[in-house]
Amino acid sequence: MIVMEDVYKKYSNGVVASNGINVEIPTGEFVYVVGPSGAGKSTFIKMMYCEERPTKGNVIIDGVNLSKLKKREIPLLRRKIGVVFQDFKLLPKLNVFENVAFALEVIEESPSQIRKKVNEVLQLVGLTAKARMFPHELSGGEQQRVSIARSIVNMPKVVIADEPTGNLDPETSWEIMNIFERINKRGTTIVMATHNKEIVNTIRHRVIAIEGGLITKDEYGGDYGYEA
Ligand SMILES: Nc1ncnc2c1ncn2[C@@H]1O[C@H](COP(=O)(O)OP(=O)(O)OP(=O)(O)O)[C@@H](O)[C@H]1O
Repeated sequence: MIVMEDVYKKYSNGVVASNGINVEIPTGEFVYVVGPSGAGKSTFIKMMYCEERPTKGNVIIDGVNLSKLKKREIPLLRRKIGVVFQDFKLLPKLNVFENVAFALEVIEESPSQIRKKVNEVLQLVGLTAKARMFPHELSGGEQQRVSIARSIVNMPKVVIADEPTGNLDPETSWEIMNIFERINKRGTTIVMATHNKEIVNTIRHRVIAIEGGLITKDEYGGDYGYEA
């Protein structure tokens, strides 16, 4: 469960990106976060993985109040939350297997466990055959699949995705969405910021619309709701 209570975020330049947000996202839910550019979507989700801290209010994930988390406790939180970005953020000198394994090596898993878990997630995203290839040898869609595999290899309860299809063509975007659907069906909560109207209007889930740092709509099976 993700809970936000009266969350207010003012950046140091004076911009108020969250202006009193209250929301509850139960475990296992799939939520789209939509809204115009600059509305505060990224800020909203960055506060869920402690990339940004609220100026006021509480962000609580699985009973842990992130607003009270010490800096040194953040890595532990990140293991419970997978994050997927628009620009993939893969390590260019590591191959596919190593990029995914990296998240496990830092927590000192045994080599045999690492092999087992990495191979499992690479299979889930359909990249078993490309495990030894490097990011620059892959298409955008394949790179995004690697980054999704990396985000779930720790078996997080929550996966947060900031415009994961933003750099992909429509067909590849649908393939990536199918993978997120599969992950969600395994019980993982998905929170996804997106500008992709067609996806939001076709694969129906809860839609939270943000505008001017406020939630302006929150509907199950809602549509995108405005012209992108
Ligand atoms: N690090 C920062 N410092 C100062 N202002 C910021 C920072 N990050 C975001 N902002 C401002 O906060 C507001 C909300 O930004 P945010 O990135 O959350 O919007 P968004 O809805 O994700 O936009 P987009 O769809 O374009 O990605 C914007 O006015 C932005 O300029």
